[in-house]
Amino acid sequence: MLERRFSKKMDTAAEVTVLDVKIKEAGYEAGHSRIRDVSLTVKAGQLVGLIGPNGAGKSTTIKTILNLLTHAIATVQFSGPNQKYAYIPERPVFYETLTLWEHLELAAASSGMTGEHFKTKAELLLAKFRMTEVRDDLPVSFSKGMQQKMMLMIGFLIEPDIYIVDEPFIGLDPRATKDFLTLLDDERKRGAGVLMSTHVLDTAEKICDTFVLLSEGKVVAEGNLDQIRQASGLEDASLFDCFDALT
Ligand SMILES: Nc1ncnc2c1ncn2[C@@H]1O[C@H](COP(=O)(O)OP(=O)(O)OP(=O)(O)O)[C@@H](O)[C@H]1O
Repeated sequence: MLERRFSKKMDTAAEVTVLDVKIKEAGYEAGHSRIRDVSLTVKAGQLVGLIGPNGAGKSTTIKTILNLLTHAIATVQFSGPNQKYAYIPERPVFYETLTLWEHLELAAASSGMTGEHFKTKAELLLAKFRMTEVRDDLPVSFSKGMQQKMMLMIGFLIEPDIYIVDEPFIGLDPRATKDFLTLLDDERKRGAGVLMSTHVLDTAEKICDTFVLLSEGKVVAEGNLDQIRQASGLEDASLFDCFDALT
């Protein structure tokens, strides 16, 4: 049973919660939960890193938030002025017969974005990600990194209240990674929140405000880097070393 709510109700000023998740349990078969007692909150402008070893339950948490699992006991509350969220999957998903531009048009249409606003934003994103020349090509002809860039563009296009990003760094070259992080920063300044699952801990340490560290389907530590260090008992340690100690 998943209770999923969308609400325009906002908390006071700087403390606007854009995503509030309380998962009691979730899994892929009845009576066999893969994650338990996973709660997290993302505030406007905040970047929360969802980290943990392979099989820890990061994707299961994201799938629960997206309402993709039938076996979930959870409440998921999306709040925010635009009533929109963007999910950027780890593996690119696209229509084989639509061009890059048509994918952008489709995303815009389904999120109610029209006319000049769409064109200006789409052209800006194509230029930012250096994809203008292939705008009328089919994504099947793209490299993996180019397909990933298309996923990012679709997410950025619709100006959501919250981004849910599953491992964005694998496949992106350093320049594309930098472009992605710059755009994400701009979006956070606009007030969007971000929940990002990643294994790239040195980058996560630099960019995330807080972390939720999962291991074997449970939260083993959460908070900012200092709180993660406290939980791991390692003063001044890197996120990687804390991760190592806690998992
Ligand atoms: N489709 C599925 N059917 C059954 N079990 C699954 C399925 N997907 C994941 N699991 C199981 O759920 C548990 C959590 O997996 P999950 O994919 O959430 O881990 P993860 O933290 O995202 O790992 P990774 O870092 O490898 O992507 C694992 O034990 C995994 O075997």
